[in-house]
Amino acid sequence: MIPSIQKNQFIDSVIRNNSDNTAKESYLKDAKEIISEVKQFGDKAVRKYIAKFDGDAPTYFEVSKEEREEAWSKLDKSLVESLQKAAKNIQSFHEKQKNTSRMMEVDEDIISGQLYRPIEKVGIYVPGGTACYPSSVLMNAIPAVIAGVQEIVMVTPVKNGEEISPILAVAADIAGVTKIYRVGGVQAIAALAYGTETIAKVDKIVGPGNAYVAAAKQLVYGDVGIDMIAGPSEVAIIADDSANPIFVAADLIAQAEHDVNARAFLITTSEQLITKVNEELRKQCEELPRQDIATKSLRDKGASVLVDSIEEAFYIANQLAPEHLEVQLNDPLSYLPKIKHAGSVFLGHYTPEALGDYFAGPNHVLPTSGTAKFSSGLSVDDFVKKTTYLYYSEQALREASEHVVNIANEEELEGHGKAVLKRIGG
Ligand SMILES: NC(=O)c1ccc[n+]([C@@H]2O[C@H](COP(=O)([O-])OP(=O)(O)OC[C@H]3O[C@@H](n4cnc5c(N)ncnc54)[C@H](O)[C@@H]3O)[C@@H](O)[C@H]2O)c1
Ligand SMILES: N[C@H](CO)Cc1c[nH]c[nH+]1
Ligand SMILES: [Zn+2]
Repeated sequence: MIPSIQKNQFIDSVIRNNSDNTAKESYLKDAKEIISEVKQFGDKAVRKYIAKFDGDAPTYFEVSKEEREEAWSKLDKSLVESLQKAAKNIQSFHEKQKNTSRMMEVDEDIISGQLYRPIEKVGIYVPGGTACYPSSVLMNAIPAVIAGVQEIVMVTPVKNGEEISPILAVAADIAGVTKIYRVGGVQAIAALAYGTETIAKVDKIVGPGNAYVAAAKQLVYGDVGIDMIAGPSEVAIIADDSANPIFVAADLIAQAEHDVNARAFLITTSEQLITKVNEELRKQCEELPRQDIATKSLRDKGASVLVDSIEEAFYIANQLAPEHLEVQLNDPLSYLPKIKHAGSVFLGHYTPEALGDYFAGPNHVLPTSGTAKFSSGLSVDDFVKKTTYLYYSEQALREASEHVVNIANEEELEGHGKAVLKRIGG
């Protein structure tokens, strides 16, 4: 069910091609065209592209207060309870990430410090093309609320202008979302980045999405902030003979069912495990409602890689820098020092990624396509800016003046030196 790939070939083809440049170019090209039209024609272009990709455009983009209130009565109590429990775990994990402004007083003549200030307006993208993601509402909005963001605007696609799924509206209320717009895809990213007649521009856009959404975020970066490239999901599972093939297969499928472009990899020292996992994949896919998506993803984008040692498995995983890394080995905590690059790590035989996707606390908006080498999962830090500040007394400036002037002269920026000398009568 997943192709076996020789380790050297895996490194050459899969890892070197992590961001699949040809495909990326085509997503960027399509996204660029939509963005430029939304920039020029506002809501009219947003409607045009909703009609093209998602059917009839909704009469009003914004989800009304009444719709949001009604949504609560449409949901099963136990589902609301599960969402609230998940929200609580996510909140308590992210609360601990919060940094506060601090002063680093050097002495009474010199004061320096750092202010943490929330971003004012944030747009959160909640995917909705082929699945509904209330968990992504919580993961996006809760850290923003903790950071102190005042305006959290959520965008998500609906099919044929229909009402938003009640669970998304309830999740938005639980998490503290200010406004919801029934708009998704590239057109939603463009509307948030540049503003339209009905959708106000934000300062930063966060959240996961398909390859078009990821490309759109990349293109608007600079005009607005973005969190990271959080595209089609990935998992790499490192396992040996101690792993249960049923669990391994289930976790590969859990990733593959997201998207035909999702990537699920098994890196193992056990040839026998590969055989058993493939048998399991066949069995488990048969009962899966999204078996078409999962089997295509496993067949076209998945791989199993046989390695000589666990050391080698971690070497390959670090080169890959997967969004999710599962360590299905005994004594899993002892392997933490070996992990250099991964969005989020799941340790042991009883910690499926699905636990983190929905419930446990760490964020599920994570860097994909190898970008975990230089970026991190969504956190409270994504919603704050840091501003440094400085105070010098006259005496302190006098003592520093010689050094500042020396460096200014070397840079041939005499005006800089003068800005010091004028104050101390030099
Ligand atoms: N990395 C993460 O943290 C993370 C978390 C959750 C989900 N995900 C990923 O989010 C994605 C969700 O994808 P989805 O498609 O279900 O929903 P989505 O909301 O991301 O994308 C759907 C939208 O894509 C647009 N679109 C579709 N075809 C297009 C085309 N040919 N050209 C331009 N735009 C087009 C449409 O406007 C549609 O509304 C999956 O890939 C999943 O793996 C990632
Ligand atoms: N696996 C996704 C992150 O890549 C998160 C998610 C949401 N719902 C289910 N899974
Ligand atoms: Zn998932």
